[in-house]
Amino acid sequence: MVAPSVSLRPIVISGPSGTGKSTLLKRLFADYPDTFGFSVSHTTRKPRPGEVNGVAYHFVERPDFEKLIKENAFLEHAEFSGNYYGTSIKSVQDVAEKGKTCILDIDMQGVISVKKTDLNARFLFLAPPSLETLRARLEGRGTESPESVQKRMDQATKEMEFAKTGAHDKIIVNDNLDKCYEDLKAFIFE
Ligand SMILES: Nc1ncnc2c1ncn2[C@@H]1O[C@H](COP(=O)(O)OP(=O)(O)OP(=O)(O)O)[C@@H](O)[C@H]1O
Repeated sequence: MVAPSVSLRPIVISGPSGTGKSTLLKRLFADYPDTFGFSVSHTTRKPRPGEVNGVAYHFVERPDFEKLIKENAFLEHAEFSGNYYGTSIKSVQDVAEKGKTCILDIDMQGVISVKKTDLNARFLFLAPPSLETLRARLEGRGTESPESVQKRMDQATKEMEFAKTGAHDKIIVNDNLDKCYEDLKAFIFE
């Protein structure tokens, strides 16, 4: 599909886990393969065969990662099973340098971090029609244990409260997927 013109300002998409962010972004990237990009994350884990530095991840050693944390280089970072992972401000800027609009799929802490930078991002919140529907989607996806569903539901309540503070430029409810995708495109290509 030929993409309408789009600003190079990063687009931040947030919303409770299970709202449909991955589903919608997959569709967007498939329809407009050259228009959008994801930032390349940093990690301290070792590259797997075939993983190219700067493509799959920026592979760094622990002391270097810790130095970047101290320098406030990351929008968000976390440690999973002994390895650090993070999204740097620079990796978001790099996407625009390549002429693509960076799409960030992050949680409310990430939204708060992005607001503190001069990335000049646009913020979209994707909401489920209701918390009951969200629970049904999380259970229906078949990827979560009951504990994991509950954890996501607790976090979802916080995300929904945060969205009420007016932190986002636009809130879209994912009720009907096709309609939601049209609303998403209207915001992105605004
Ligand atoms: N409008 C919709 N109606 C019904 N089901 C939907 C709709 N949108 C998404 N779903 C389904 O809901 C489930 C959750 O969607 P998805 O995995 O895209 O959520 P997500 O927001 O990316 O979650 P996470 O942040 O955990 O990755 C999927 O099984 C998906 O097919």
